[in-house]
Amino acid sequence: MGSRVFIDGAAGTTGLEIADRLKGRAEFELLILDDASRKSSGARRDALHAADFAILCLHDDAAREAVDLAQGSTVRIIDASTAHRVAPGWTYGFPEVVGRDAVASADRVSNPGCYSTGFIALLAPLVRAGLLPADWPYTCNAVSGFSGGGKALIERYAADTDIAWRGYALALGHKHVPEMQAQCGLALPPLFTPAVIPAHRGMVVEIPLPLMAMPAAASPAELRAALQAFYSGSPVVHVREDTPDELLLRASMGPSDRLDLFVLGNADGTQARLVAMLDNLGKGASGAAVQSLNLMSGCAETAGLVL
Ligand SMILES: NC(=O)C1=CN([C@@H]2O[C@H](COP(=O)(O)OP(=O)(O)OC[C@H]3O[C@@H](n4cnc5c(N)ncnc54)[C@H](OP(=O)(O)O)[C@@H]3O)[C@@H](O)[C@H]2O)C=CC1
Ligand SMILES: CC(=O)N[C@@H](CCC(=O)OP(=O)(O)O)C(=O)O
Repeated sequence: MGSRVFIDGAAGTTGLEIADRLKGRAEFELLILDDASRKSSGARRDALHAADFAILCLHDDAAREAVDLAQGSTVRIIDASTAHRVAPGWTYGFPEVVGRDAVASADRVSNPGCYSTGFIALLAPLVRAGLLPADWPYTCNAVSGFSGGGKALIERYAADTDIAWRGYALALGHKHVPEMQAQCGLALPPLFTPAVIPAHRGMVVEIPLPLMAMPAAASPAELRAALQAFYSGSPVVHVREDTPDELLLRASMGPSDRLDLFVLGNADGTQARLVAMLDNLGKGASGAAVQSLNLMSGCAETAGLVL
């Protein structure tokens, strides 16, 4: 029999996509509560204590409750919520950035936020290598498909098909900022401006770089080469060599666990745009959780992923 995996919140947007990626895999036996018991603390406690792994696909309060309910068990937890992203004792579930061994051996893994995945993938290796300053006030502009807001935002977009663009987090306090700052080792919190577009899934995360004004900044070509070396051989993260005239996000895109990174520079190398494209429900959520589960359970890292 395979490892028992409890998906807490299996009826939600992230939970359903994780179940899709795990179904048919002989290495795992899925524990999923039925509709009548899926919110019962007693049933969830029993499942957490019976499982080898639990993936929490819940809002923050319910995720914290699940961690409390798991006390005294041996279950190893992957939390997709924001609740433990910068919490002591939790490993940040971004194996390419924190190291595969760190994730593989962890008992408490916090799945990265979707926007944070793009931001950290672009910036953390470059700041770490000293090619971009840690004490710069970075900005980050991003758009997400509406599934990023879970069932509530999906229902809102179904009811109102006239929304062409929805800016939010207008008070600049988005919940992903602390993990972005922590994982990139930044002295200052980035100024983050997310928005939602009328597409079910898909995400673009961009960091504009005024290189001419930045102390000790490398050229766009050096930045691209450094990212290519850092992610060399990764089946998930692809640093693109091409510098296209346009980048398109298709409203019809299907599930994908890939992450594509671009370094776009002007002719004299004094300005650059770092751009990440991903599926908020893929490498931004469910694909990342399955990748960490694979590592923690000793399976091939990309088994079940859509690449
Ligand atoms: N959607 C995305 O792109 C991403 C989501 N995440 C994170 O993943 C987590 C889940 O998000 P998402 O799937 O979008 O949200 P959804 O709202 O789609 O799903 C949440 C699920 O949790 C259920 N639920 C609520 N309260 C409880 C409870 N006390 N016990 C058990 N189940 C409960 C809900 O049931 P009901 O609807 O019946 O109340 C729902 O099925 C969140 O923390 C989110 O921030 C992370 C990255 C990306
Ligand atoms: C479009 C949209 O609303 N997106 C969500 C983030 C989705 C995500 O990454 O969720 P967690 O960080 O909670 O895991 C938001 O901005 O709050």
